Amino acid sequence: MIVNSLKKFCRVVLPLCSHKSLSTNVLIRQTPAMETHFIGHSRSSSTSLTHRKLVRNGEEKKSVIWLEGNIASGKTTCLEYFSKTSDIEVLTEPVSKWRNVKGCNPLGLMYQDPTRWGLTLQTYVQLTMLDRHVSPMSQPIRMLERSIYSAKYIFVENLFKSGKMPEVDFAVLSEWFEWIIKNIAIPVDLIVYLQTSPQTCYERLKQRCREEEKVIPLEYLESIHNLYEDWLIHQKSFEVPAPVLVIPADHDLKKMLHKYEENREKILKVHCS
Ligand SMILES: Nc1ncnc2c1ncn2[C@@H]1O[C@H](COP(=O)(O)OP(=O)(O)O)[C@@H](O)[C@H]1O
Ligand SMILES: Cc1cn([C@H]2C[C@H](O)[C@@H](COP(=O)(O)O)O2)c(=O)[nH]c1=O
Repeated sequence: MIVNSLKKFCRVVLPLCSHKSLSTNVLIRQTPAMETHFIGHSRSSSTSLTHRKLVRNGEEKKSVIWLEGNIASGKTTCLEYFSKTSDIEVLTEPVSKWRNVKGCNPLGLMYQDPTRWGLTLQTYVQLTMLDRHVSPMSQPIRMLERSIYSAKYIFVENLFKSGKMPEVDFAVLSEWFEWIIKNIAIPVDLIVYLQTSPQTCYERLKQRCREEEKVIPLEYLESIHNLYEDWLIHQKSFEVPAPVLVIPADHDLKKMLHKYEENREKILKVHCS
């Protein structure tokens, strides 16, 4: 099924999106009162957001928002909040697949022995995230938990940089990833980054108590955090394919729900831009 939808996508959408240049023309707008800020591309640049929309013969414009953040930063909780809004479809990460593929648990195996199983997990993450990206949209706005980009730029990178992924595994994954982003349009109009301290995530992770993640130390969350900051805040590691809206997310649940409401317009206005 994944292969079929990929083939269909290549046939139908690729010809519409053959020009794909992503500059990093950075624009920073601060709104201190709301603590959130944008880090994004200038809309006057040749990569205006509409270029990445899948527009075809008068079909309705659709918008895609990626929700990014550390492990247990509150992404699922945020998506649950927005899922109650009409016109929005929410796609959470396919973690249940990563925990069970034909009775095997690549996520659990990776945490037990990252050097042996990192490639296995990350290959499957890459496939299942790609499937999410190319699946047909049922609503005008899609909010997607993470992306094939963060899987590569954050998690694969972390395994490699920490010496837990052999060079050959990293090279194979990297070639796959480069091929995918060169040949398949991965739409995105806005990246929302839930910015947390690693300590906050550590506490929430322990509270959530996912079996496979019991072995995660604070240092692991610190590494993931640093990679996210370099990518989305300092924008010095990898290509950032859309403007970034940063939402500080260390606050308690009540305040976070309030913040999501405050940011609703900023998040959803990508649809009208
Ligand atoms: N603002 C918050 N304050 C305290 N706990 C939270 C908050 N947001 C989420 N949680 C809890 O933290 C854990 C991780 O949240 P979750 O939304 O699953 O994060 P993610 O999807 O980013 O991994 C869950 O147990 C959730 O109920
Ligand atoms: C994308 C991605 C995720 N993981 C791991 C990290 C966490 O243990 C889970 C995802 O849970 P979260 O609460 O939604 O952050 O999957 C990974 O190891 N590799 C990846 O590419």
